[in-house]
Amino acid sequence: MTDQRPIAVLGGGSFGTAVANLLAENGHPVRQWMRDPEQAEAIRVNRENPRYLKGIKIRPEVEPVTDLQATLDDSELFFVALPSSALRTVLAPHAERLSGKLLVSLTKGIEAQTFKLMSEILQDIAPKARIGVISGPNLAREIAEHALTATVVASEDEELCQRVQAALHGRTFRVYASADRFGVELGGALKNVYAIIAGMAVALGMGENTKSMLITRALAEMTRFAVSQGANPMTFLGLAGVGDLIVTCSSPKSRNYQVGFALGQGLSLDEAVSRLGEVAEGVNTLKVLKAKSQEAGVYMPLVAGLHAILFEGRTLEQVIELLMRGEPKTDVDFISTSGFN
Ligand SMILES: NC(=O)C1=CN([C@@H]2O[C@H](COP(=O)(O)OP(=O)(O)OC[C@H]3O[C@@H](n4cnc5c(N)ncnc54)[C@H](OP(=O)(O)O)[C@@H]3O)[C@@H](O)[C@H]2O)C=CC1
Ligand SMILES: O=C(CO)COP(=O)(O)O
Repeated sequence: MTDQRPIAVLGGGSFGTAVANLLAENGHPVRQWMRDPEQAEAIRVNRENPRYLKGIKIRPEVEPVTDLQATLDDSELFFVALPSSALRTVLAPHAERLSGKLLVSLTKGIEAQTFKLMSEILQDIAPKARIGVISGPNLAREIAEHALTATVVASEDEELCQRVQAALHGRTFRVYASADRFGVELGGALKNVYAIIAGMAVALGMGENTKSMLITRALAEMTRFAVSQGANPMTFLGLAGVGDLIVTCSSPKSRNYQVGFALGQGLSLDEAVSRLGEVAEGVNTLKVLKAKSQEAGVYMPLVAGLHAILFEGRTLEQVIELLMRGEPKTDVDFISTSGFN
């Protein structure tokens, strides 16, 4: 049975818009909150979000809104699709309104100062809310164009997972459930860094062997890090791990890949980010991940290499030379939690 209270999506970007449309297709009234009144008015009138999802018809059940307080008061189930840099600032002033609500983060990032994932920030802000995340190989435009797609909703709260599956699962969108919120969310955040490297490799004309090596060693590296943080490595073999890593490292539709591609063409980081004009979470994640991996003593040569190029003045040639000289150790080592690397 359809819940008559509107479901709310917070964020007016490409992913928020794609998810709002999916919910609407399943017959739910949806309120999509965005901060820009002009954008909301344009969507209301033209039924399109031209800046972030040009050419996609937005369904009549999606109501663009700009009053955050009213949006938080009127709904029970929320999908949060704000950039990681904005999530805490936007929601913290409304903490009391979030108590008891179902908050599902769609955001794949890590907070710079605290190394917290977005669902951990939601929990900080609203300890009495029910929290979950969605992650997986989910390029917004492909979802909006009804490419057959699967995702994972993850939460310790089984009933929340079921509610989200009922709301989102549809003709072209499969929603699997997981109890490993931390692993699912960490996978989505970490893979963005490797997508930058993959985009760079393609711009440099590297071959298919190289791409495959990069993706596979990226999986080993991100899983090794995740295990050091207490995550279940098996989660990284699923949609939110290897699934998302493959799509983001192989598709020019990924914004992180696009930043990497621009860097490989010789643009500076600032030029690459401003040419994109959308969120590429991997840039911030790279900074915090490099620091955290050093602190935790986890061997992450790809992260260290990209960081050296972007922030330490090393050339690409120097880093490739260094990476290729590194001692090749065990192929598959990350299932072990012994710390051996
Ligand atoms: N796009 C995708 O394919 C996918 C994205 N994600 C994740 O979803 C999250 C959101 O990304 P996405 O929708 O793609 O981003 P976009 O770059 O498409 O859009 C960003 C949106 O966030 C809004 N925003 C930025 N800062 C603030 C703020 N301080 N307050 C309120 N709104 C703000 C922007 O509003 P304005 O226009 O006014 O600046 C814009 O509506 C990211 O973490 C991303 O990793 C996850 C899976 C797929
Ligand atoms: O997370 C994504 C696909 O699953 C989207 O990746 P980008 O943010 O790089 O576009």
